[in-house]
Amino acid sequence: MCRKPSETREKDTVDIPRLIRAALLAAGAELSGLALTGTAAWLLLRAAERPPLAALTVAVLAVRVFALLRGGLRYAERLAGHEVVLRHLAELRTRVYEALLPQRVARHSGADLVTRLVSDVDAVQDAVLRLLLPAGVAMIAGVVVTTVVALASLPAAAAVATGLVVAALLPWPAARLTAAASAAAAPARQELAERAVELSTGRRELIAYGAEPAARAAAGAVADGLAARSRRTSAWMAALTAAGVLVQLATTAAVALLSAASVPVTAALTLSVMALFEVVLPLTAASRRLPEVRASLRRVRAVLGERPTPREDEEPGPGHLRLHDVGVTHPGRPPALAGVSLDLPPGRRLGILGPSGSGKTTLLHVLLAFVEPTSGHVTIDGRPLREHDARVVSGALADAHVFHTTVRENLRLAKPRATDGELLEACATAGFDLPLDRGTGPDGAALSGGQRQRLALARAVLAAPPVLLLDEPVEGLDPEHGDEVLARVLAAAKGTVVLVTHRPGQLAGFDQVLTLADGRPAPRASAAGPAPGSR
Ligand SMILES: Nc1ncnc2c1ncn2[C@@H]1O[C@H](COP(=O)(O)OP(=O)(O)OP(=O)(O)O)[C@@H](O)[C@H]1O
Repeated sequence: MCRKPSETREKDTVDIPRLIRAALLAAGAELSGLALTGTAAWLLLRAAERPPLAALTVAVLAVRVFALLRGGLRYAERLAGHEVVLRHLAELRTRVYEALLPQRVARHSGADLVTRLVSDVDAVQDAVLRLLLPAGVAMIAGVVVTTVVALASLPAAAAVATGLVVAALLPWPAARLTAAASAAAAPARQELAERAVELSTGRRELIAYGAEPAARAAAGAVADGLAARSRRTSAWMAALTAAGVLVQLATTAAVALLSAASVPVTAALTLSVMALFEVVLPLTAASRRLPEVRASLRRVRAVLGERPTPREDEEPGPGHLRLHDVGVTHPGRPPALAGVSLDLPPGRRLGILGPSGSGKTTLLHVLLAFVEPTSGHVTIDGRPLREHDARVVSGALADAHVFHTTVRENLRLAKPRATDGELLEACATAGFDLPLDRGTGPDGAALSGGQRQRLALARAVLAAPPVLLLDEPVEGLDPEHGDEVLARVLAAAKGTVVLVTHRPGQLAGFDQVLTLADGRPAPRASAAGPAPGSR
C-alpha cells in the first residue's frame, strides 16, 4: 500500500479538532463534578438555615442537572477521546508495520519488532489519554475554578492559583526521577537479562561443571540490587505524592480562611477546590510514564523516518563498494578494525586473511551495515551504506541463524518466490542434500553443524546478491569436499565476492587479498593466482 508524501504527513499527527472536542467534553465532565460538589455543599448548609423552600429550588435543580451532565459528558468524553486515539493508532500501526516489513530480517530482531509494533505504538495511546488530555482538562478546570473563587475572594483565588502552580510542577520531578532511575537501572537490567539467557542457554555446561548455583546466585544478586533501587524510587515517589496532598490540604484551608463570602458559599468553594486537586494530582503519578512514552515515540518516529526499502520488482544497484579509512572501536577495547580503505567495483573478488581476532568478521559486519564504523565511512554506489538496499549485500556468515521451520522456508528467506527447482539448484551448489520439507528445529538444532553451515550457504547462493560475503563458508567440511563446494559457489557467483578464510589456497584467482593483523591491513595486498572453479 503506497501513500503520497502529503497524505503520509497528514496522518503524522493526531486529529487536533477531534482532540480539542474530547478535551472540552472531559473538562465539561470534570467541571460538572466540581459544580455538583459545590452546589451540594451549598445546598446542605443553606438548608440548615431553614430558608423558604423557593430559595433552594434552583440549587436542587442544579444538583440534578450537574449529576446528569457529569455522567453524560463523561460518557461522551470517553467516546470522543478513545475514538480520536484509536483511529490514529490504527493508522499508525499500519504505517509502522509497513515501514518495518521490508527491514524485518536485516535490522530488527523479532522481540524488537514486537516492541515497536505493539508497545511503542500503544505508548501513543498513553501519551494522549493519560498525559495530554488530563493535563489539558486540569488546566481548563483550574482556570475556571480560580475565576469562580476570584468572584468571591481575590486572596482565596490567589491561594488557589499558587496551590495549582505548585501541584502542576510536581509531575516534572516525578518524570525526572523516573527517567534517572530507569537510566541508572538499565545496565543492571541488561546484566540480569544476559545472566537469565546464559542460565537458560548454557544450563548444560553450568550443571556439568557445577557452576549453576553460583550463576543463579549472581543473577539473584543483580535482581536484588534492582529491587532495592526500585524501592528507593518508590519512596521518593511517595514523598512527592504526599507533598501533593499537603498542597491540596493547605490550599483548601487557605480558601476556607480567606474567603469573605457567606458560610454556604465558602463551604461550596472549599469543597470544590479540594475536589479540583483530585483532577490535578493524578498527573504526578501519570508523569512517571513520560520518559518511557517519549522513548517509544522517538522509536516510532525513527521507524517511520527509515528509508523505504525498494520493492521486489525494482532492480538493486550494481553494488560498487568503497571504504575510506574505516575503523571500528568497541568501548574500552583496542580497535577491532582500523585504517581499512578499499575500492570494490562490481565483479571484484576480495579475499580476507588474518589470524583469529584480527577483525575479519568485524569488516564483514561493517559491509553488511550491522556495525557502524566509528571512524571513516563506507559508500555503496556513491551513497552511504546505511541507505543501501538490503538485497545488494548479503551472504553466509559464520553464525548464520537457522529459523525453527522447514528447510524450504529457511531458504525462501533469501528469495520468497523461489520455486522448488531453484531451491534444489541452490542446495546442490552448496552441497546441501536434505529434503526441502525437513524441519530444522529450534535454532537449527535438528541439523548437524555442517548441515546448518551449508543451508546458510545455499541461502546465500539463492539470494545471488550483487555483493556476496562469505565468512569461512566451508570451514567445518573436510578440505576436499569443502574446496569442491566453494568452487561451485564461486562459479555461480556473478558479482563481487568477499571471502574470509584461514586458507590462502582458497583465494587463487582472486583480484585482491587483504591481510589483517590486529584490525589493521598488513602492508601489502596482493593479487592471487588462478582460481579453482572461479570465473
Ligand atoms: N561486540 C564486541 N565488543 C567488543 N569487542 C569485540 C566485539 N566484537 C568483536 N570484538 C573484538 O574485535 C576483535 C576482532 O574480532 P573479529 O570477530 O572481527 O575477529 P576475526 O578476525 O573474525 O576472528 P575469527 O577468525 O576468530 O573469527 C577481537 O579482538 C574481538 O574480541
